[in-house]
Amino acid sequence: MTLLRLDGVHASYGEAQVLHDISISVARGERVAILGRNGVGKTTVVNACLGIARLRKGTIAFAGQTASAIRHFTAARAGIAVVPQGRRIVPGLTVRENLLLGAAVGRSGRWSFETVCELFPILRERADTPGTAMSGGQQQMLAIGRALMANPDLLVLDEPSEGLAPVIVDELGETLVGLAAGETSILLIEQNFSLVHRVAERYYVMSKGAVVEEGRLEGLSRESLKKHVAV
Ligand SMILES: Nc1ncnc2c1ncn2[C@@H]1O[C@H](COP(=O)(O)OP(=O)(O)OP(=O)(O)O)[C@@H](O)[C@H]1O
Repeated sequence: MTLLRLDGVHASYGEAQVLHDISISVARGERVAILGRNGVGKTTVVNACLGIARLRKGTIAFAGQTASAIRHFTAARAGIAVVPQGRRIVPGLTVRENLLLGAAVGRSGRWSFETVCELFPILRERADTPGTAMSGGQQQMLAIGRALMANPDLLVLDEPSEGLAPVIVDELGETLVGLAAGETSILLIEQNFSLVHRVAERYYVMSKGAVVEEGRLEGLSRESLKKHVAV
């Protein structure tokens, strides 16, 4: 069953149109990647879903609701949680407090402080230290844990591998595959081919605000991507 569907989406910031006729879907429990170089509009796909970029044409539907009903402040309540680029750990708050922010939306499900700490034990060990005092990899776990605390149906990750050592990226890949096995759909925005390869079942490649290639991961080679993505 389709969870998220964008059909013929044109989206803009003010007068500047960024997305041109984008059609993308994510099924329940599916792991989908959006690839493409810097500035091609990957984050804007998410921003269009959240009502941050303006939908000029086309439709966006999530779990049977049209996008006009989903706005930034209600997306988490509708079941979309975003792990933003750069992680955005809130300075001055402890690890525990950062996690609890994610739960503020009030959706129930399998994720709580306890279950998130079972997934990422370091978050329990560091629960009372400032979130921003942790390493990059640990902050990424915190950002993912915070998003899970909202018990989302769709977890969107915007360049989660940025700044992480390859071994940490491999661990992250395993975690994300495990989450989808638990029925959380994954939309992974990435330039790191090896993470995409490990996690995604289907992919879309974007260039200049449009989808220029799509398919199943088995059909995606490093060579075919070189012209669109940093590998
Ligand atoms: N809030 C905004 N207001 C105006 N223009 C924006 C805004 N956010 C992004 N843009 C512009 O939209 C275009 C697409 O940006 P977007 O962030 O979606 O790309 P991206 O593929 O996610 O790249 P990156 O990996 O660098 O984040 C860029 O030209 C960018 O400058």
